[in-house]
Amino acid sequence: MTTPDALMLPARPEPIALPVDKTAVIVIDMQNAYASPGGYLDLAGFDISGAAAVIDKIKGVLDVARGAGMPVIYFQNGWDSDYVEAGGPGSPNWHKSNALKTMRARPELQGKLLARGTWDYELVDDLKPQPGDIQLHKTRYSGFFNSQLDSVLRSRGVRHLVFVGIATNVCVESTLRDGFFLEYFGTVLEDATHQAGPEFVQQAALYNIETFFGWVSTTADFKGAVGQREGA
Ligand SMILES: C/C(=C/NC(N)=O)C(=O)O
Repeated sequence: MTTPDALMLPARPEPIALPVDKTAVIVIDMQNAYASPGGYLDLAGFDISGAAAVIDKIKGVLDVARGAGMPVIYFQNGWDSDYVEAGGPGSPNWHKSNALKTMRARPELQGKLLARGTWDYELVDDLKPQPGDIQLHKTRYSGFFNSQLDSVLRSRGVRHLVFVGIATNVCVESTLRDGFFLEYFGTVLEDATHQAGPEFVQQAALYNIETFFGWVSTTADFKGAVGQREGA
């Protein structure tokens, strides 16, 4: 699909046309919890050594997107300080959330992981939102669940979503999949994402996305395509 104001983004499985005025960048959960040593994923035993490189890549993407007038939408994942929003034993989230499990196993961490108002919940220092950026909160892996995301996008005429953030195989993939069901075109910039788990889950998530739900590109291709558009 091409439109007159669209840029062509090299991607897998094929290039995708991104109409600049209908595209937003979605920054998934770049919080200390997911990207900083001493944050939830690190404490839960996941390897976050690739997160620092991802922070740098995202910075470059956001500068270019803001310059092109694309909305930048930041998500933060977590719950109230009493964890009511996380759900109790009647919720699958109580059983599957590794943050909740880690706090049950180490009671000294109770109240410290993914709770609003804590360091763990805060966005990393190098990716603070700029004036004009949009900040949304979510309580489950998908950014479309129980959030304002769909109406924020619809009111701006956005139909194309470019994803960066952590974790590729959890919140990035969940949000992109839900967007697919709502007729959004989703593209992941692979080197601006990082997985929760071994390297093969990064590859599996990207395979799933490019084969079934969307497109996979890179930060260099995104910056190149946006930079080359007419009038840039
Ligand atoms: C594992 C995990 C991932 N979150 C995310 N932002 O992808 C979690 O929240 O427990």
